[in-house]
Amino acid sequence: MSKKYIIALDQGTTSSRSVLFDEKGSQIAIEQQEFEQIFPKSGWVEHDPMEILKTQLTTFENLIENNNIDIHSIAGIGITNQRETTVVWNKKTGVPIYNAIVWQDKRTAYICEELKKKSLSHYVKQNTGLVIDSYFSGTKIKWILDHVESARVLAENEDLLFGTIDTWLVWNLTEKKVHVTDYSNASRTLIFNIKILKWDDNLLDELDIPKSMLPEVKPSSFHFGDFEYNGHKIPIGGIAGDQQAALFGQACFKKGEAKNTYGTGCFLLMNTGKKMQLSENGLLTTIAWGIEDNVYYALEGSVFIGGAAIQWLRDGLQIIDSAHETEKIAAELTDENPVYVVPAFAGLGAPYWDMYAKGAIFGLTRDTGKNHIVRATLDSIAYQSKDLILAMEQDSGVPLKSLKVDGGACNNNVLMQFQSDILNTEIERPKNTESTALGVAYLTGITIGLWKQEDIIINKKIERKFVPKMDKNKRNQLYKGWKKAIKRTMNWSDE
Ligand SMILES: Nc1ncnc2c1ncn2[C@@H]1O[C@H](COP(=O)(O)OP(=O)(O)O)[C@@H](O)[C@H]1O
Ligand SMILES: O=P(O)(O)OC[C@H](O)CO
Repeated sequence: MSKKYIIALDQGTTSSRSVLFDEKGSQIAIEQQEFEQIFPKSGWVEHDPMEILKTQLTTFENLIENNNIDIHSIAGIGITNQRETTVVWNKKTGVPIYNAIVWQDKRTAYICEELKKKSLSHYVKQNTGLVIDSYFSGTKIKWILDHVESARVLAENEDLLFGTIDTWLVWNLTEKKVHVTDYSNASRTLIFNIKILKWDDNLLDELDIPKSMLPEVKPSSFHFGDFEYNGHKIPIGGIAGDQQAALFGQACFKKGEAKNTYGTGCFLLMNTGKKMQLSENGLLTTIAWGIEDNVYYALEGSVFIGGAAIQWLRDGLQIIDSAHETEKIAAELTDENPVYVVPAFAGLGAPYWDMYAKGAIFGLTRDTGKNHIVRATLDSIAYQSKDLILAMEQDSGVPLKSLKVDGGACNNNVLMQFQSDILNTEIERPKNTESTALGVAYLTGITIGLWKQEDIIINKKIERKFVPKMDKNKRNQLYKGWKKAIKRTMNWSDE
């Protein structure tokens, strides 16, 4: 029998990747391309949807060519993506009417204030599981319709389509122009009712978004359409938002199991089973995935700036040449670094939800050097993750026994040791830290009958465990300093 492969298209915030998996679920090869981050104004973040499509297709083609893959041996492709990022395009021309507005973008804070003034916070939480914040797609769609010339007229004529990045990719990859998304992505839009699994008419009215723009919502493991490539039809068998895909790839199938992904941001998700549980501690309720007729929910804590703070050290401050260097620099300093960096460059996400916080550095003295700033920036990733885990423990009522990690920055051993120390919890790092791609590959494999959900548990291998070594007093004292620093960054901007 000829070999069968699954390819995961992983469209992230800073790069597009294509990842090749064999029939045992082992990762064979990966191709990656970064693309431009566009910052037109302070607090605005955009991507060019055409560049996203181009880099995604190029990595797919490179993967096939560089590994001499016979196109017939590709059994299916899955799509996983940066979530919330919003594209609106003209369905007649296929051209976006504006750049993609990225999840980190803060321009719609004023629309959120209007929604809050109308006392919609309770309704939003009960029906979408979210908080009113510029993070989510709904207010971004409204902004595009309100600000792009002729957008409202085009929308009234039913000429416009909205999509998160998964939707944009599928529409472009399928000859039939399939306009679709999955439950996990829809649950990040602020306009999807996660109780009844339908677009929410009340919120669409409030935001003045016509229903004709919206994609059909399907389970995450589903035959969405076919990618027509060089005359061959490859089934698109899975779609999931990248954080939910990582939860699946980490085999967090049981209620109470959680993972934290250390990418551009940090995203802690805990499976809460088929029951929708609302947070009392600033976390979000989201759809983890849909398989056949079942929908599973998760609690989520999202930190906007995680690994992105390391990129800031490299590209903004220019005090390091590469992210990897931070491990060596941090190892040479004690973890009693008195400096705190709060990277609130895009406000603060969970559990604070402050669109007006700004980044700050605290504790500088005459002997502070650039290495202290590097170490403090790395530490901030662990402190922010601790904030999320404490909120999650309060909501679930049980302490987290061990934390599963993945994403680019989890390869930093000093960061993982500090995370274990500051949490006082064991950390499990899998052999394959590309859990996002793996998760959607499995969702795809399930659709086409290549795998079962149990195979994921069997195939999972732990590469390393980190156990806490820090004493209690030091841990408490360090974390107290962090909370003080957070307090001082909150509500900084009054725009
Ligand atoms: N060794 C490292 N130490 C600290 N941060 C790292 C390291 N390697 C990568 N990163 C950070 O992790 C992020 C990349 O992780 P990745 O999972 O690829 O992100 P994304 O999917 O969000 O684009 C970057 O922001 C980078 O700065
Ligand atoms: O692209 P990532 O991996 O940083 O993920 C972004 C998240 O999906 C935003 O919610």
